[in-house]
Amino acid sequence: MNPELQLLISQEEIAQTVDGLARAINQDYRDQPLILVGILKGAFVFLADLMRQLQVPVQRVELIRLSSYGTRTRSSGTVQVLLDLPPQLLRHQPVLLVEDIVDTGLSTAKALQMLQQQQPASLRLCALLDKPARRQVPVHIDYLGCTVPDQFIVGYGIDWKEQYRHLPAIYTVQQLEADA
Ligand SMILES: O=P(O)(O)OC[C@H]1O[C@H](OP(=O)(O)OP(=O)(O)O)[C@H](O)[C@@H]1O
Ligand code: HPA
Repeated sequence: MNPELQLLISQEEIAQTVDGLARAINQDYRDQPLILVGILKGAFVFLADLMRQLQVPVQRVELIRLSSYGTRTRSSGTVQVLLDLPPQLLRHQPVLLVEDIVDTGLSTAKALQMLQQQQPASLRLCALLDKPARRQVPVHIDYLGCTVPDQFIVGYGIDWKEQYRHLPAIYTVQQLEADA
C-alpha cells in the first residue's frame, strides 16, 4: 500500500524560503568568493535552487555524499561517506555547507567535521529544514529555512526508500510501514 502524503510546505512557500536564505547569504558574503558544498543526495534540489539566487561570486560548487538512513525512517546511527572531496580544496576559502534536513544531526555534524579538516577560512551551514525533536548531536545552523515537526518528511529532494525526491513540494508521510 502506498503511504499517504500530507502537504507541509508548498512550492510557493519553498520558493519564498529559498529567496530569504539567498538574501541573507548575499548580504553576509557580498564580494567574497564562496565555495558551496552540497550533501547528496537529499540536498541536490535545494542546492540547485539556492545557488541560482546567489549574487555572491560562487567560485566552486562541490558535492559530498553521505548515507545513514538507507530504506529506514530512523537513522542507522552510522554515517557512511560515499563520496568525499579532493584533499586541500577548501584550504583558506570561505565555505558554505548546504544540507536539506538536519534531523539527528549526525550527518551534518560528520560533514562539518570533514570540511573543517581542510582548514577553510570560514565554514557555515545553510539547512532548508530543521527537525529539532530528534537531535542527538548539537548542530549550529547559520541559515535556516523552516523548522519541521517530528514526522517523516519527503519531497524536494528528500526521499523515503528513494521515492518522492521528484516532488516539488514538501510532505509528511503517514501510515509508514514499521522499519524492517
Ligand atoms: O540529521 P540526520 O539524522 O543525520 O539526517 C539528515 C540526513 O539524512 C538524509 O540523508 P540520507 O542518509 O537519507 O541519504 P540521502 O540524502 O542520500 O537520502 C538527509 O538527506 C540528510 O543528509
Ligand atoms: O524526515 C526525513 N525524511 C527523509 N529523510 C530523512 N533523513 C533524515 N530525516 C529525514
